[in-house]
Amino acid sequence: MELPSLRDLYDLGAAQQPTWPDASEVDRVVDRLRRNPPLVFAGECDDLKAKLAAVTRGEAFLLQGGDCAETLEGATADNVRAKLRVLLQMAVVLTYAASVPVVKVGRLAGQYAKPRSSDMETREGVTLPAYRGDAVNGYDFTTESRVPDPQRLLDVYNSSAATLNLVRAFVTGGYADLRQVHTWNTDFVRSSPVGKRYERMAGDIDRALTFMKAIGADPEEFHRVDFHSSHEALVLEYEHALTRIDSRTELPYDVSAHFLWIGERTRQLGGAHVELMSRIQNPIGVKLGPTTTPDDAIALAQRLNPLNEPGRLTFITRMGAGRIRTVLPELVEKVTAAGVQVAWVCDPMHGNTFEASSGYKTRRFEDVMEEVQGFFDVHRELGTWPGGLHVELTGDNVTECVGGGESLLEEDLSHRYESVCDPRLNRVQSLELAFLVADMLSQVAEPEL
Ligand SMILES: O=C[C@H](O)[C@H](O)COP(=O)(O)O
Ligand SMILES: C=C(OP(=O)(O)O)C(=O)O
Ligand SMILES: [Mn+2]
Repeated sequence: MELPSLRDLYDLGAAQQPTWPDASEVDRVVDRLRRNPPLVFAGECDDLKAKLAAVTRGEAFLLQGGDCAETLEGATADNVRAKLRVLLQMAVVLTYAASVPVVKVGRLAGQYAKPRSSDMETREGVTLPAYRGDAVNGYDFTTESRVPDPQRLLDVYNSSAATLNLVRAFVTGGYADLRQVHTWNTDFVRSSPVGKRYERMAGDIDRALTFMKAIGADPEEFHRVDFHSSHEALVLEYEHALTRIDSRTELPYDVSAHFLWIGERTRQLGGAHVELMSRIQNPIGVKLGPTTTPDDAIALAQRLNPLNEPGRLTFITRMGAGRIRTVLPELVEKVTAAGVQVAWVCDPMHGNTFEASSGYKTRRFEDVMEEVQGFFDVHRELGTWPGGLHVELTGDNVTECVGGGESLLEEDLSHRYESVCDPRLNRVQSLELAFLVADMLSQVAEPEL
């Protein structure tokens, strides 16, 4: 199958692209990227698609999470381990409490490019191009740093390769062994109420594992987990250069990650991002904000998944706590009535951002939970499956979102605000979210008789 050229894609209209200052340097970088080895294998993308087909059928739940924006500086072993650890903890909570298989996908090893609401940023009377992620320009607020630099795409490739290599080692090399379930709970979490709840659950799991082992059952699944990478497919040069023809099927796969999604700002039906994603075989997602009409969603599904293959397409809704109950029902109802096979996933972050009086971008934990509750309620009323959760989180003890069990206040935001883009749930808030969602999920998975 012929892929459209980059030029063809740009001719369709490409939103949110960097204005690279030197086209010939971009060409050189793209040429180098095209010769770099794939970061993931096509067969792994197929495996994830099969798992997402189970999500679509209501037999599994997707947990997708990580930073809003990864940074090159932040691609350290400690950081990657911390993110993986919190995702593993959340996954085990969801699996154990709701007895539903959890498909684990990180927003990592490639989540380096950001769409922005505004092209420019003004601080104290100085206006510069907005930061668009480490794939494009630097976060420092200086003229030099904000100039888009295509060499960064090579840095992103290398950093993604190193991150993925470490994640693969962790998940297959013993770190993700269920016997480690206690050690994922580090000290600062253990002392919190949610950490204590986790400890009790980990104790139950330990006893169950000891029993299983005693009766001679010790399956491979206890010792390793499947973990997949994902990011927003935003910078066309990068995604196009990493789209390759799979030797088994002779079909194109975007081998920069297992799962790619199209953002709320780049999902124009005739636009470049939808066109490129329509050509690849990976499982893909589309973010749907509150202005999405049922016709938009149905048209996107027809365009992106013309064969209506379960697992190929995930709709990630991000409506906001105040709108989910009014906007989501009609969307889900009409898309379902049209016979569209899709996994419905809730992003309770992007519709709930606001600016604190101190100027920090933040989110209320309570709004996040309210959106998730609305998502579950709407799906329960319609008899459809609430297929998963897409969250911005970190494994560290940051202070970026307010509320939660530790009652973080707006005054606390400055203590440890490290995100270069959107505010993330910290370790404790993430675990709290997992327990609350596990309660919701267990009610859907085991309806009262
Ligand atoms: O992560 C999502 C977007 O890139 C982000 O919310 C945009 O933020 P902005 O509104 O500050 O540009
Ligand atoms: C840009 C993002 O979200 P959205 O496209 O939903 O605004 C994101 O997930 O970081
Ligand atoms: Mn974000």
